[in-house]
Amino acid sequence: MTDSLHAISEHSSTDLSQSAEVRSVNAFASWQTSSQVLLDLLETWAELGWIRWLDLALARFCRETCPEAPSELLLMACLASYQSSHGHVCLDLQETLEAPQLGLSPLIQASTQTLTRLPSALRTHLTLAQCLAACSKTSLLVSLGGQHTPLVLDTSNPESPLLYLRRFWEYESQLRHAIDQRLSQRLDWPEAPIKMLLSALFPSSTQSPDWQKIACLLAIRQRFAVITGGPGTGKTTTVVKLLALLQGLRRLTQQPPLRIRLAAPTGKAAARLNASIAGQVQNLNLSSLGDAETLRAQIPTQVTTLHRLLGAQRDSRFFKHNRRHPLPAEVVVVDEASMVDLEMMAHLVQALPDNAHLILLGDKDQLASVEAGAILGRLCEAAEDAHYRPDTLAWIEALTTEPLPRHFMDKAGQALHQSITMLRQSYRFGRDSGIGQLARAVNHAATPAELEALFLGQHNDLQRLTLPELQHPAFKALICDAQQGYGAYLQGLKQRPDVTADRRAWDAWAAQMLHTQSRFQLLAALRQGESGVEALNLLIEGWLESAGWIQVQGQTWYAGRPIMITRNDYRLGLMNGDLGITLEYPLQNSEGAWRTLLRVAFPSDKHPGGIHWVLPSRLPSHETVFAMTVHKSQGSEFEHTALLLPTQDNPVLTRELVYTGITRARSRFTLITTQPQLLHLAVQRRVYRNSGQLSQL
Ligand SMILES: Nc1ncnc2c1ncn2[C@@H]1O[C@H](COP(=O)(O)OP(=O)(O)OP(=O)(O)O)[C@@H](O)[C@H]1O
Repeated sequence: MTDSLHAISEHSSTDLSQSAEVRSVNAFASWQTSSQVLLDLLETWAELGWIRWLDLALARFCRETCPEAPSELLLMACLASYQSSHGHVCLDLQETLEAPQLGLSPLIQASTQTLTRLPSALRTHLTLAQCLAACSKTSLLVSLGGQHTPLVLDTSNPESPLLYLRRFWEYESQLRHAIDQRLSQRLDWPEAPIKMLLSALFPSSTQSPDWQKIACLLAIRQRFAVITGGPGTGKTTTVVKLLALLQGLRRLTQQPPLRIRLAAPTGKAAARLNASIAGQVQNLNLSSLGDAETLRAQIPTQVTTLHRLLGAQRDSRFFKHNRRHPLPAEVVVVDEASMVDLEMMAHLVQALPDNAHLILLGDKDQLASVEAGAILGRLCEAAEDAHYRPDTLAWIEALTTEPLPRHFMDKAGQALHQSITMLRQSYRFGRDSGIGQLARAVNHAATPAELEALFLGQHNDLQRLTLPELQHPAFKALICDAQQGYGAYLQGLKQRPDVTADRRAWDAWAAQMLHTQSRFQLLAALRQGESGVEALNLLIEGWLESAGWIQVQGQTWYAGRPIMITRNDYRLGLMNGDLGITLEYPLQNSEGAWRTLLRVAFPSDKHPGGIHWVLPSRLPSHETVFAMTVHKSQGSEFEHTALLLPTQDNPVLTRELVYTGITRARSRFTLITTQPQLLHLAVQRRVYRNSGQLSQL
């Protein structure tokens, strides 16, 4: 990982940065004795874009509230705020001092010139004792949580004190409390019905141990559970069986059925689960259970977004459902939980009745939400080795009669570990699948030779394009290809119905266009720069226009433009992450003459197979997605995914990013690179998120 404090000091890119350099170097010497000097220094950082103005504003607010606040505290407040914009819920003081490259995310990406003072100065001029002393001197600004201060110091692990912005401390406390409370209540289901239902739901296990069965068992033992696993490991299959098990147990113990709700963080992820869950419920073999159809009907198939589930309100960050108006549900399942940030998770647990089960599904190895709080990853840090206590193992073995290898046992396993199951067998990517092997290799930090061998092996689903430069014809050929690339869906533009055709014909055409378009997607790591999605979208528009697939003619809107919604719009029913294509649509004027105008076609969430046609001018914020960032691709899958690595190394390029990109591919993956060694650098670099209070569960 790039040393970010090093980056602060070593790099700048403009004249502004040079003058700021001089100011910051001069200022640095005396920052600890004068808070004004520190604020000036922070202002310089803000001018350079290294921190947000909001981060500076917090430091200024702290000084206004408490003029005697030591400079060390103002600096820590600013950095805690900065950290929250980089996915961290708090500032780990010890780590920041010892290894700023871990504690502080990269402050800048562009780098050409040098400064040399700040990182070493931060490390040598500041000690943990000084930081703690600064916190203890300012009770108006910092407390241990009891007072209503803007900052909260968590010293539960004295070796690693954490400084929080109050908002995040409260969210994390709420989440920790909700999980704690659910972990501490053991549910005593009678054993006979569990065994009966398990043998009906898992008539023949091909795997030993059968982790799907274990996941169901661990999830009914208390009201909190996590089921994690890579693509195609059966998370949806398992949760459907789990819900059947829960409803079956309710029936066999003469209790009314549970009210169950299914949700996902984005509209796209909800639609994907919607499509797969209905089939899974239908295929569930319940024949050995009496009145199977009633039981089947008690498993919902409708998946909604978390925002809708909680009742998002226009122009408000508060939801209709909260502690005072809890959700009318006894089980809530959240899919793609790796994408859920801390704030949303806290809102969710606040809205859960105390007796409601919370079940999280997701892939712990995927990129986390860009917002603060990598919840799923943090909860699942120890999932690989299970850490089941002897009583948990004994319980699993008594009910499944399957011995579990002893290395999964840990006498000191935490309560949290007893509620987590990691599914380990991919049913989508067999042992020989190149995509599956590459994803596993990246996850296990394979050596350059091992990665190389995978690309050189005879895997039909794996391909690598090594380019001397981005504008290379081989890249253009892949993008414009009529079978493999965007040509495949763009050729459908010429097959539109006649203007006088009815709405069903237009909907069917648009549905076909959307289906074909989802077969290929180019992903990129970055937003800016020559290999960022903004530049790539322009490059690709030019290529597709010169190949005759589209007619941009300098316009923003043209037939064939694929877009992604980037902000929820409840009025229009469009959600962040929804994908649409700009298409011609017929219009008849008052004289009866027909013409076409451009509309954006989205799959309708109200009528399966239907199309929601929206005027471009009415759309909420959106972007072109010939090239899409890996972050934005989460929750989606494409038949053929091509991942373009940056032309230069960048701290954003991590193992999690590459793994997420690869696992978006259903049947084909192409790695595009100008610097093959960047793949090796990426797999060695982890996204760092400090653990906060959740590590104490
Ligand atoms: N135990 C099993 N035996 C055989 N096939 C299975 C088993 N479990 C799941 N499958 C099949 O594997 C495929 C993927 O399963 P499923 O959709 O449940 O996985 P997932 O982990 O939810 O996938 P995703 O990565 O899309 O989230 C499905 O076709 C499913 O029927």
